[in-house]
Amino acid sequence: MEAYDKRKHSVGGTTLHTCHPCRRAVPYRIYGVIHTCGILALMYHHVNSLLTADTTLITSLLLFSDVILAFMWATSASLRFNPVHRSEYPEMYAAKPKQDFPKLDVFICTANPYKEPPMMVVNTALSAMAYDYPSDKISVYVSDDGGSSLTLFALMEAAKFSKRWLPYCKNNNFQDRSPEVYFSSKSHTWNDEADNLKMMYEDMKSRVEHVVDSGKVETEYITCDQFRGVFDLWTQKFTRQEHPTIIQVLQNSETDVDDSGKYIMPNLIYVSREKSKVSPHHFKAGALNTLLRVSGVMTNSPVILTLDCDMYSNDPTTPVRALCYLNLTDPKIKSGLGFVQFPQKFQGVRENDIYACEYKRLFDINMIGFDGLMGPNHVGTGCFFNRRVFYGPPSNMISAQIDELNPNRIADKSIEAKDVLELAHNVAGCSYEYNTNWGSKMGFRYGSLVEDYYTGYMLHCEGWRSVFCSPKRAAFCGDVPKSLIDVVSQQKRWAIGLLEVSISRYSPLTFGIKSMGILMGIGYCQYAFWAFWSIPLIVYGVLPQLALLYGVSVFPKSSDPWFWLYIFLFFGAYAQDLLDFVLEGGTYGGWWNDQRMWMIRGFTSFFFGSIEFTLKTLNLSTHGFNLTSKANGDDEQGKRYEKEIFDFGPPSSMFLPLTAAAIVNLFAFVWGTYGFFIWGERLVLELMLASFAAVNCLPIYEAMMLRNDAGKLPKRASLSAGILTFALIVSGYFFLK
Ligand SMILES: O=c1ccn([C@@H]2O[C@H](COP(=O)(O)OP(=O)(O)O[C@H]3O[C@H](CO)[C@@H](O)[C@H](O)[C@H]3O)[C@@H](O)[C@H]2O)c(=O)[nH]1
Ligand SMILES: [Mn+2]
Repeated sequence: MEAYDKRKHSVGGTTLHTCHPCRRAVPYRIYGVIHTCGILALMYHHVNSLLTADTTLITSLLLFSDVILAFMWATSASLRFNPVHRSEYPEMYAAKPKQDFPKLDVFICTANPYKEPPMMVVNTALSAMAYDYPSDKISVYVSDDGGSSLTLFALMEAAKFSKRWLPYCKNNNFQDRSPEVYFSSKSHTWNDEADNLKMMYEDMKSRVEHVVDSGKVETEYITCDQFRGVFDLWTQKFTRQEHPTIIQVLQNSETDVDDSGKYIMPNLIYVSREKSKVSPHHFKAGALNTLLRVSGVMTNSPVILTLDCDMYSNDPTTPVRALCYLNLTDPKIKSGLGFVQFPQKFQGVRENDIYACEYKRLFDINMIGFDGLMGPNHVGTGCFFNRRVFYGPPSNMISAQIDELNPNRIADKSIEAKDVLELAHNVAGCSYEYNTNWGSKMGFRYGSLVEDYYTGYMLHCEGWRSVFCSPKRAAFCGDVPKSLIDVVSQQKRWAIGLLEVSISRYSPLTFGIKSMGILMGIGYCQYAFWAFWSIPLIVYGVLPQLALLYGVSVFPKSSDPWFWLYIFLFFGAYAQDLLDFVLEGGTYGGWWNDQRMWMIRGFTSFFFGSIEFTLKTLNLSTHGFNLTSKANGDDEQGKRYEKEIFDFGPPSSMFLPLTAAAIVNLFAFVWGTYGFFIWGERLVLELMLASFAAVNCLPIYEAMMLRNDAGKLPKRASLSAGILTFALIVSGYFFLK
């Protein structure tokens, strides 16, 4: 598998981007061979003790855990095989005549005005409308799965504000084009115009927030007469689960100009697809497919940018940067490049990032690894697509049922033409997809709660390639959850969604390897089998500790040569993880917290995700897409996050196994340290493991015993954990003694 373009790519003599393999690849490959030998030796050791010793249950558990650990290590090794970095030269592309720029459709998804404040959607929309890009070529489509008049109202206000905001951005040429960010940054210029605009912005914000607080759009708040009628669609019968399609053109580039009459304004279109309780709506994937069709009918731009409503654009040159790769007039690219993925970056993450929500491995480290193979996986937002990818493999296009949805068609009618709007309503209807390829062979794929991962994966399997674009200045910035319960709930959803892919006939382990080759296939397995981490984490988090409490050894003692194999594998794997992290710009503190969150996930997200997935498979329960809250928590919670104190938030059973394991480790550590003087070197590995876990658990002990704020672990939770601990220790007696 060859990296997409080894070094340089030129179009008509200008270099638009370059690609540099990372130097660490060679030492990594050499180490990979050594580590593999170590793993094989360990497997031999296990099998050997399985045949000779009488501790079958314990050895099998350890063997099973080590097989999973070894497999996961192999998946990371495939992504360390050929990491690459890229640079692109947007100024070269920008020098082209403007009429050569392709049209761009921007999709923004939102689903709930209370969890995703409409002002956030407004800022994201404005930041994309203000791109350094010909305005008449940009169309911003907002999909509102909440079907909320509040969101529509906010966007209506945004359209009005944009007529002042866009010219201001272009005349002053600054980078922060989300007004919220611009006006709250200290570096912006103060002059009359800025003051005026700021007042206008604050005024809009307070109106929108008032409307959101009151829960309805009062008529006196509607200032644009032309849009008065649309709010009548919110009748008594209208609910978020059951309502007709609403498509409202809020700004039209053919007719709308800014207040001075000098600048053309981009299109801004509000779309709330039809919903009905009897048709599945497939969450975000369904929303995106609706946007694909609605935009296909209206503008049909060849390039599509997808954004979550919290991901505002942080750099106005981003589209041009993406086009340095996605140059659709270049036949070489036309044939194979499906999408250009930017990393997710987040605002307000503290330096040591206690919840590891920067997801460095997910958004940086693994991305460059994939990029040296067929390209990065899709992460749901900040991604520029070639519209064609949604219509089957590169060499074999699937035609849409109607000609208007053909990806190569030039849309030349007005977006407000009667027949265009009629058709747009039609394709947004909830029965439109019945008996079609949408969701299976066309568009975003259905069937997984991580539609982004699944869709990107299926595109790679079809033979599309992708490129990772990670400029120094973050292209997009979004929100991360800032309390532990929000973090683990979000990752539980991901764990379930990933299991839906791994335990299906499209599993990367079988279908993936067959379609994309071994390296890409097992690279994708790292995520697909994410929830499987919980097995080794739970076994290693509890079993040796219980053994320690009963003075039984499960690992080789320190005079045994096998002892050193354990030491080598543990430190080797950890050191490599640390190196990955630091080489991609992470801090040591950040890494420490990242590995702690990995352990926490094992006892929370992965564990509960597997249970929920199993229940769902057995038809005993259903699960939906629980939105990650993006509304700011209360002040106290914010302060705890600032001070890097773990916030366990409202009581949740998700923390029960975690807390119990923390207690077991504390007991094992105390008892083991005491026993060290009695048993000597016999239980050194067990004691090392328990100490390591106990150090990682410090914030949990603190939350249980030392704290008094609202984010601590409540007494009742600690008590239940205590009971569970007792049960664990008692049951340990039966299989250890
Ligand atoms: O029925 C739904 C549910 C969600 N969304 C939108 O999907 C986006 C992502 O939802 P969020 O709650 O922010 O999920 P996260 O876990 O933070 O998002 C990550 O994981 C998702 C898959 O689980 C991906 O879709 C996202 O792009 C990725 O950032 C948001 O813009 C939502 O408005 C919808 O449009 N319709
Ligand atoms: Mn999100």
